Amino acid sequence: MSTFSSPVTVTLTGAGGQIGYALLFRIASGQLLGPDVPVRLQLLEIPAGIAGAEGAALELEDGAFPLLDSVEVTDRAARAFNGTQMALLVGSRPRGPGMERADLLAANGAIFGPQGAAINEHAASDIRVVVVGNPANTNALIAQSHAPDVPRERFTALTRLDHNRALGQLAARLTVPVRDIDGVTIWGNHSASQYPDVSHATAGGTPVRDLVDEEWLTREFIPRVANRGAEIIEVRGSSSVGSAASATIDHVHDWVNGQRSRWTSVALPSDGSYGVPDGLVSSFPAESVDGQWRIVQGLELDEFSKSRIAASVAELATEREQVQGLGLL
Ligand SMILES: NC(=O)c1ccc[n+]([C@@H]2O[C@H](COP(=O)([O-])OP(=O)(O)OC[C@H]3O[C@@H](n4cnc5c(N)ncnc54)[C@H](O)[C@@H]3O)[C@@H](O)[C@H]2O)c1
Ligand SMILES: O=C(O)C[C@H](O)C(=O)O
Repeated sequence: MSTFSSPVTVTLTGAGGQIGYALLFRIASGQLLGPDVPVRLQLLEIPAGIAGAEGAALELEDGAFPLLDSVEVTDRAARAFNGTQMALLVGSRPRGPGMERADLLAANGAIFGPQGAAINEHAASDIRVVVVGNPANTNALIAQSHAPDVPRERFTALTRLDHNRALGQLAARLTVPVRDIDGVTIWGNHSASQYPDVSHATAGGTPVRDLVDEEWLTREFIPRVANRGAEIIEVRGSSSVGSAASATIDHVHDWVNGQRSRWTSVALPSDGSYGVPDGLVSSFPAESVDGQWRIVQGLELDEFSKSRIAASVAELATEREQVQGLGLL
């Protein structure tokens, strides 16, 4: 059930870009928050992207969406985040072929401090934030660290795309529908170091580990999911758009309305769970309870899982040091 009284103010940054365009029409049609929740859209772009956002706003008008109360396009963060309750931070540069997401740290990191500060100053008290722009985990950390008055767990980063990719790979391998699969977790960073974990996953109620061999899991499944972003860039020539927008919709929809599965994967500031250092924005198994993400506790981890999680968390700690060195925290 939605936790909002309507209409809800939603801010989208990078609204003139690719993911922005894929998101806007799904937000306007009620897929983000629910089929009965009217939305006010506030679109933030840099001057170079304003025309794209304005064009999309014209098309939104032409869509005559019953749930869309208003659309405002601006290049001023104070205006875009004014009174916002849901902020989708997409605006930033995507990587190209041969780049790792961490290569974007300096270029994109600088965007998220000022946006975090603007959220702190102007957003509504129930603000929730999802960072999509890469490197998403550390950008979320930067934004969160500039918003001292906002409870830190309201800042999340998107690993739902990785989660969905894992579901897709398992469904294909087991020739079952995606809806039959449950209990998958993405741990750590939205990067090649992430750990897609099926230790607790089931397909139609049967443990996935009884249905696939270890060799396939370690040599094909894990690397395929972890490197899927690069695979998409190689095949289509630019980074994922439709699947990224879809995962963003899933993330916010489930945050507000509750997830359909036992849990899903969300990157959020660690409270020390599973040995992840406090404050690092790391992906965990999470369930939405009364509109708040809670890390699922008590899952048993074998030595392989522990070492894979530790490796990805070590990368997050290095990224934190790097952005500290750049003066972004
Ligand atoms: N977390 C994920 O799963 C995931 C998946 C796919 C893409 N991404 C990331 O999402 C980001 C956007 O991808 P895209 O394909 O839409 O790129 P894009 O280049 O098509 O669009 C980005 C838009 O952001 C705008 N922008 C840049 N700086 C801004 C700022 N300070 N404020 C507001 N807007 C700003 C640009 O003008 C542009 O219109 C990239 O960083 C990409 O790597 C993340
Ligand atoms: O891989 C990228 O650079 C884009 C995105 O993070 C993805 O996972 O597709």
